[in-house]
Formats: sequence, structure tokens, C-alpha cells
Amino acid sequence: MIELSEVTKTYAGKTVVHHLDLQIQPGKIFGFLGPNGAGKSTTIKMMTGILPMDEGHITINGKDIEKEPLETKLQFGYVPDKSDSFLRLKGIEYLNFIADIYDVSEEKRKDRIEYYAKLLDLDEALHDQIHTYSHGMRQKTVLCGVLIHQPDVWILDEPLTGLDPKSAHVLKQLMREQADAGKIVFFSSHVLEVVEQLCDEVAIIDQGSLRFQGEMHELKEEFQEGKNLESLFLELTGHA
Ligand SMILES: Nc1ncnc2c1ncn2[C@@H]1O[C@H](COP(=O)(O)OP(=O)(O)OP(=O)(O)O)[C@@H](O)[C@H]1O
Repeated sequence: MIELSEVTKTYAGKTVVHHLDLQIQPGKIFGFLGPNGAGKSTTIKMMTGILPMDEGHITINGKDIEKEPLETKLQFGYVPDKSDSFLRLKGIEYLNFIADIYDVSEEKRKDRIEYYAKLLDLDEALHDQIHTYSHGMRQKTVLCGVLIHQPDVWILDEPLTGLDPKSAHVLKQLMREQADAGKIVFFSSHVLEVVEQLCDEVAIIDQGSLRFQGEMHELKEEFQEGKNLESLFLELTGHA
């Protein structure tokens, strides 16, 4: 389970995440929605321990990201919205590095790298340096790193942006499999069609505050009378 309690972040006097409470249960694909600048990436960076929070607590599988950062980081895999680290490494070197960090055995890593690199059409690029990769290839390389260590929780920031249709389809299938195996897939997006198609549960934030959290079917019940998800989203985020 992921739990955010009263999480607040202020940049230079401007509060961009405001007393945010969220609970994400295992077995779900959880969509985190909001317009540009709503505070999605900031929240994800606090969940993953990249940014400190000013107030509140975040736990992942009962581990507190501020009190037990290492133990908490072992619970999840993270794909950021921009992947521009380790650019001098070759894809295969990066994946072996991740496997080393997470103590994945030689046999398992070999099988998993082979399987997932082929599935994501990365196999032919593995011996090139990451700086030669496109945005989508970099995203898929980081994703491959997550798949290699098989964490309970996936945290994905705009994971489908920049992926070609085949890779997007593969990722959506992997997300479904992960949730169906009783694990958590938490992802941010502003692509409403993707959210509607994929999510079991959603949270909508605007200006750092929660406007809705509930099952996808509860959200859909709100837009039965001629409203689609887009108009409901615009209404909830004050842009109708
Ligand atoms: N390092 C920073 N310094 C100052 N303000 C920041 C910083 N990072 C983000 N912000 C501000 O915090 C707010 C939330 O930004 P954030 O990137 O979390 O939004 P987002 O919901 O992920 O947006 P998008 O959908 O455009 O990626 C915005 O107003 C942004 O300008």
C-alpha cells in the first residue's frame, strides 16, 4: 500500500502541493491526473525520496520514505518523465548496474534482460551508449531496469509519452499484469483516453489539492448524463 498523509510542498513561498492525502491499495492501476503544473511530478518526486516534503508523511508498504529511505526505495521501481541519467553507459551496462544494485542473480538478470529488451524492441540498441537513444528508448531502458528487479510497486511519471504504439501497447499489458498479480501501478498522466482505458482507480489534483479520489466506475457514474471524462475533468479542475 502507498499512503500519503497531509503532504505539503512549497517553492519560494508558493504552495504547490497542499495537505495531500492519498491511499493506494495493492492490485490496482492507479491514475494520478491533473492539468499542467498541478503538482503531479512534485508529488511523485516526494514519494520517491528525490525531493524532501515540508509537511506530512509518505509510506510505501509501511516504510517511511524519510525515516527509512533505503528500505522504502527497495519497495518500488520508478520511471521518471525525463530519463537523462547514465548517458555514457551502454544500455546493457545500465541494466547490469541496476541488477547489481538490486542483487538480481546472474541467471535471472540474463533471462530478464533478454526477454524484456526484446519485448520492448531494445535488444538491437543494448550495445550503444544511452546518449544516442531517443526519448522513448531512454524511457524503455529505465522501464526495463524496473522490470529486471520486479518490485512490488511501480511509480511511473507520464510513462506513455513518447512511446510508439507497439511499445505503449506492451507497457499497458505489463501494467495490467502487474496489478492483476496483486501489485501496485501508480502512474501520472493527462491523457484521459489512456486513463479511462487503463485505470481501476484515479485521483485528480489541481493546484496541489485533491479534487477527487475513487474507483474509475465511481468517476464514470458522475458523467452518465451526457458528460464525458474530459468535461468532468475540466469541471473538477475549474476549467469548464
Ligand atoms: N524547482 C522548482 N522551483 C520552483 N517551482 C517549481 C519547481 N518545480 C516545479 N515548480 C512549480 O510547481 C508547480 C507544480 O509543478 P509539477 O511539475 O509538479 O506539475 P505537474 O502536474 O507535474 O505538471 P505537468 O503535467 O506539466 O508535468 C508548478 O507551478 C511549477 O511551476
